[in-house]
Amino acid sequence: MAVATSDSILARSLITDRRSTNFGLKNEVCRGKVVPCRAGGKVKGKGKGRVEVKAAVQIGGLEEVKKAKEEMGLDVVSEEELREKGFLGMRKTKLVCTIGPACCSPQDLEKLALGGMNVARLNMCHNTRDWHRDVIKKINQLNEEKGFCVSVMIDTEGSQIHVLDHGAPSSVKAEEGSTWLFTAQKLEGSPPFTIQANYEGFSEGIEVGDELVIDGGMASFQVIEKVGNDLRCKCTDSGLFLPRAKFSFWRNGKLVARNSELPTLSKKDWADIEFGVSEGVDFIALSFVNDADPVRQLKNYLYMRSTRVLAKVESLESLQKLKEIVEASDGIMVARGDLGVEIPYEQIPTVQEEITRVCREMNKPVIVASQLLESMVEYPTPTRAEVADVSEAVRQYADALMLSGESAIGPYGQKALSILQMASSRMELWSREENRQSILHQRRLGVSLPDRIAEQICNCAVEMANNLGVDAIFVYTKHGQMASLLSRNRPYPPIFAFTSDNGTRMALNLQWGVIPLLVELSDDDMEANISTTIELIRRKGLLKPGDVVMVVSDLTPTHINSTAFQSIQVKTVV
Ligand SMILES: Nc1ncnc2c1ncn2[C@@H]1O[C@H](COP(=O)(O)OP(=O)(O)O)[C@@H](O)[C@H]1O
Ligand SMILES: C=C(OP(=O)(O)O)C(=O)O
Ligand SMILES: [K+]
Ligand SMILES: [Mg+2]
Repeated sequence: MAVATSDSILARSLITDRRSTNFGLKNEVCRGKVVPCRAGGKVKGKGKGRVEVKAAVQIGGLEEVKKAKEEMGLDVVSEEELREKGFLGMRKTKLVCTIGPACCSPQDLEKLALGGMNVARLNMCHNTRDWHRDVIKKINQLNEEKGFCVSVMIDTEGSQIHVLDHGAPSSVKAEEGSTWLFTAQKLEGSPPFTIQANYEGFSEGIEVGDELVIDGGMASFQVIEKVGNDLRCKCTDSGLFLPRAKFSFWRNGKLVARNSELPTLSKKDWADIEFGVSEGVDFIALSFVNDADPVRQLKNYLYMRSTRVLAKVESLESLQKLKEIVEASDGIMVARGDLGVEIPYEQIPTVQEEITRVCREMNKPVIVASQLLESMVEYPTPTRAEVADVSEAVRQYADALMLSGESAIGPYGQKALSILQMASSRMELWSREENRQSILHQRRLGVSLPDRIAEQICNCAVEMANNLGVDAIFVYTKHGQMASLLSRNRPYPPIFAFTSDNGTRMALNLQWGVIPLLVELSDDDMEANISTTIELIRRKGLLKPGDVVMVVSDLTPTHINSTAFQSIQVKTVV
């Protein structure tokens, strides 16, 4: 163990602490001996006792960082937030906005970006590919020309049994006691009391007496007769058929498991995926994933690309196979809209809490989606219950929150975004004051020694960063793994993740507390990387003398003579 210190007490205390990990480890393991290394200044110590750790920020004699790269480094929104609120005031919870007709102009997109949108979501259920292409182009322009860092996600249509949208009146009312025919046969016009389903096999396995529920409770029917594949049903609870209304069937109070015969990835979905890949999108969210197979299939298809695959949990089957799905994917969306159709909606709160916990433990980002501020599709203020729902997702440490119709079609999208922003900052502050981070349980993830070292370094670094009250954590990452392992511990200070891979940068946009920066990094000179990046932030006037930065690095050797370098260093800016 090598320790950078001017205080031998620290070094000795590390020797006596058998649990201490690779602290400043430079591939030299020295048991029971203190081997002095570099010299240095002082770091103010807050938290548990004062420690003096080497401050080795060398500002002079650095290579000039290219102007263009410097500007690319930190996005304009994070920079502004940092100037205004300081390191600790930076928002940790990420925000996803669904883009639709109400917010697709360059001006509206820019306002959303300024308002803190980290990821723009395009729902391939709606609109044309040309429309989506145009939105992607505008977002790329904002990133390139105005210094934003907004990632793009496409969300597949997936396969689901729903009412066919034949352009007739947007909603039809069903009165209690009325009788309706549900059919998959092609209809001429819109015959009264007849509803067309999109899928021939919609009534397979359904029996007389079963209950047919529309949109998770909007209206209910009882099956009174089966005529071939058609179902004659009596309305038992009146309500509306909205466009593309969804079906679920119930027997003796239990959901009749279905949908599984439909492919998760339809022909249209593959075409949309191909479109997304050719447009260079950062995330593909897969609708109606029932097991890990389609996720693996898509990941194989994307082999060697940086596009990340998110699985949407929105069916009963996906809950039964949650762990294998989380394991196979790069992240999860708790798609509460359809989930509330497929399971009784009173189960959503506990299921959401469970999914967010599993994802954090398995180190996968998780988005909580749908109806967060639903009333704002129409009204300029949220209900207090909606604000409480948003805050609850933040308290559960979800990585990201998502707007759907609130931004896509609502007139108050920017305001809805600012409410997510304020509510999450508020709850993050409360969680910090209540020290809630300390009760997070961290399951062991890594199997191989290098993986376990990385994991332990990140766990310990966060504990230390919190105890010392450092201002920021700096991490250097190729594929985002170290940044993600730090984020998993939900630290108090923000994590500045430096990467030279743009795909990694855009993917890290979804992770709790991570500010991804694109910079050129050396493969084998970590000290140069550290001083270059500290200088980059300092030169922007964002780091002041006396600020304390924790630097976490994990450099894998690129050639035979270079050594692996894993370390936690605490540096005071001089
Ligand atoms: N690209 C788009 N073009 C037109 N309308 C859209 C688009 N994206 C979303 N919308 C509208 O916003 C609503 C909410 O979006 P979302 O939750 O993604 O879809 P859905 O309601 O189909 O699950 C949709 O019902 C649709 O009316
Ligand atoms: C996000 C969801 O999916 P979509 O909007 O595509 O139906 C959902 O069902 O909550
Ligand atoms: K979708
Ligand atoms: Mg859905």
